[in-house]
Amino acid sequence: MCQQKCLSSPAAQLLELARMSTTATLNTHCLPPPPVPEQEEEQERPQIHMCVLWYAGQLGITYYDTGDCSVYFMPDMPDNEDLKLLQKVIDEVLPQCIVTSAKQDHNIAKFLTNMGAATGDGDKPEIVLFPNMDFGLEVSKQRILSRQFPFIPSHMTATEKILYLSSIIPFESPLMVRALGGLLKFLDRRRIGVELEDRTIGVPILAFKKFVLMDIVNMDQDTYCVLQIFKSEVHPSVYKMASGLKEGLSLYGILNRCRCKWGEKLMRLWLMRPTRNLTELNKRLDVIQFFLLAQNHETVLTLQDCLKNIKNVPQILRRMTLSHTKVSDWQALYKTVYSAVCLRDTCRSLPSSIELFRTISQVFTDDLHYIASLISKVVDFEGSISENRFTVRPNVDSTIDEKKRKLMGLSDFLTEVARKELEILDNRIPSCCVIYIPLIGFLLSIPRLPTMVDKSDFEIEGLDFMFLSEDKLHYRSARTKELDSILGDLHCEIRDQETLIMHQMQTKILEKSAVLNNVIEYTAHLDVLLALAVMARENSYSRPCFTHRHGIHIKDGRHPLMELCAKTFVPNPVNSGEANGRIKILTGPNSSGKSVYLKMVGLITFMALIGSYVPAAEAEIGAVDGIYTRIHSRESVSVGLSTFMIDLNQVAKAVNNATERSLVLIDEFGKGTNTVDGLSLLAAVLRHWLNQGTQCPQVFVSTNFHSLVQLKLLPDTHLVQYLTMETHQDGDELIFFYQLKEGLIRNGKPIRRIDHPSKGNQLERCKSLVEKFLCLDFDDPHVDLEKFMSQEVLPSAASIL
Ligand SMILES: Nc1ncnc2c1ncn2[C@@H]1O[C@H](COP(=O)(O)OP(=O)(O)OP(=O)(O)O)[C@@H](O)[C@H]1O
Repeated sequence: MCQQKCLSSPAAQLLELARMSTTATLNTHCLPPPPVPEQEEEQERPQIHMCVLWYAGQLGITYYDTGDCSVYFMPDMPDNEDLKLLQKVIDEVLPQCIVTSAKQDHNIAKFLTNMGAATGDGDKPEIVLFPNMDFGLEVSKQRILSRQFPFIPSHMTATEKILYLSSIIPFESPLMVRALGGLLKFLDRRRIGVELEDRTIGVPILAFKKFVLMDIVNMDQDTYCVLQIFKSEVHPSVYKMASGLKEGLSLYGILNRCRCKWGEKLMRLWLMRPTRNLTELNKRLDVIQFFLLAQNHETVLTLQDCLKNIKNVPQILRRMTLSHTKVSDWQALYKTVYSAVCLRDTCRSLPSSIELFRTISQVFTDDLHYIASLISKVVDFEGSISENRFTVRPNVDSTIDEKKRKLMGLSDFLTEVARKELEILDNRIPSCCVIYIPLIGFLLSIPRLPTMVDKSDFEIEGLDFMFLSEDKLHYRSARTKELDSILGDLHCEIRDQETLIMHQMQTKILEKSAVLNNVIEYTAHLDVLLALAVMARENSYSRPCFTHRHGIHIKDGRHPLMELCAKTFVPNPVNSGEANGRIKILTGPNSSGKSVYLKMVGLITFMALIGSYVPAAEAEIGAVDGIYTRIHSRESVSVGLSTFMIDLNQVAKAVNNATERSLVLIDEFGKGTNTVDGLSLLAAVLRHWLNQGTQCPQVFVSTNFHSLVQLKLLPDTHLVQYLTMETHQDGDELIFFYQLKEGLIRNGKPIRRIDHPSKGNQLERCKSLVEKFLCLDFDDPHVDLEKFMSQEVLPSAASIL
């Protein structure tokens, strides 16, 4: 006869766990290494909810990002009736929803309606109107001040809280404060992100972050598209439902060597916000230059190694505010904090003359040690993983330790109880055991005998039958009832107490979330700059320099994407400025490299304006306030407008907005219409800019309209320079050199200068043209006016004018 004892799996695990736990001693300067790697989960697509107010030429904007549970605000900024600034913010953040006051100026009301209508239904932001009183200044202030924010320590008094909040929110920006009030109202009404939670749980706001769109370089979505700065393609995997997009061959795709998610996000933001702020650009370039020095290679590797452990902290903090923290979150947070301390220590050994290193050394405070030591002292990672719930280490709470000890001792005790039970059981029963099931309690477990067929056979005198499972019969006996009353539901009690400790830890960590926000912000900076440095090293990019004079000068420039695809890429110079002509007219046969050249000029300029090194031997970039393009892209067909219509829209944008500081790239303008219209429009646009004299933008035009030159449709001025792509005719074959040359070549032969016609000839030609015109019979349906214009008037125009 054998006696058996066995424990339910949770109890056994708990025993195992108690055995494995060792007392942790944490030295604040020597943190234990992070636990085993956890799996990073796919992130939901963040949503943006924006609130906007515009009044008397001032704009106030705030928005809530569900990705990091932060409220972003822009202090009141001037924005004209055309609301260009608002458009820029909307283009950048792509809000799902725009909230505004029902009593708004008709200008913004019209703008919002049009904007909604202009985008496809799927992308159309929802416009939500709230009564104007929801945006009252005092009401909004009260709404902000009376709200509980997890990052504000609970011990702060009301006055301290006001002081604290006014140090992060500019209350002197009335429109922004009113918009913030409206946004909070909206978030609470819609219960964004907490739709399924208890009503007592508010929408989590983990930080307030300021954004300013000053010194921005103007670029529209078409320019981003044709320069291939971003290129999302639908991801083939159906499992990637959250974003569903992957990056195709694009500038972002090749520059993005980031190691952490927030680095990638910041890289996108920098690409969305090229800037004219030279101090900022030079700061970024200084860091890249430092990382490019050969002696700093090891440092680069160390920093990148740490960066890959910086996890999605905002998401973890969000779960903490909702008390949904998972075991993997504790691991990820610990790993992040541990690596942030390593990053700080590395930055402290780097030159403090570089602002980023100095900032990281300072703002990665000892709160990180506090968080790390709190987690490593309290969380029992191994136990937590095996139980898939938060468990605490020994010596954290004496009552939990006591209960766990009791559970541990249970093992021998239960064996003894099982032995005693067996003694009084029917002789046919060979073995029994006492098990513990949380919430149910202790049970006697007996193997089912072959004779026990029906439920009535299960009855045993003195025992209450409970259930049958896996051929084992479970009973309550007098002894198991006694065990229940003596030991109670130990396991559940331990669980409850451990959950309470987890809540306390969450509150403590949320109160220190300022340091974690700094970690995310500055590690993202570091990550992007390291990525740019790696790219610069691998592709021999050089540091651009900025000047205040107008113009762009590039030596041996390359197209950053094309050079990765082409076997050999022919570098070309760019020299545009006061002395070298502001309007460059680039001719050359098809496929001679004109478009690539134009895009190269745009991309190198753009890269410099985000603070990256550039693919060129040297680059000097003057003040640039906007990049405008008219370059055909494959996407043009999907817009539903004719090519010519798109041409017109885009050129109109450039004509209306370009200043002497703008770069304008025009590829084959007018190709989509007949020669006369195309040529006339192109000439008119260029003449418009030339008439502006020194206010003329830097324009690069590629064209096949050689008549532009032959017919002398442009005035003879030093502002215009003709360029061509060099080719060579070898028998029937045309050889492309892709080399830029000054001058103008047509069919490989220089165009001869057309001599000025004498006054007499001119008169004759005019006369003959007028006669031909008068001979036209307009009643005749066969008269083709267009043909007459293109065949008679236009060819004669050069000689007549
Ligand atoms: N600098 C260069 N070095 C090497 N290859 C080049 C260079 N520039 C262009 N190419 C090659 O030539 C091809 C055609 O270039 P591109 O499209 O710029 O010509 P294009 O003159 O604009 O032609 P089209 O007038 O037909 O639009 C490119 O796809 C590329 O493969």
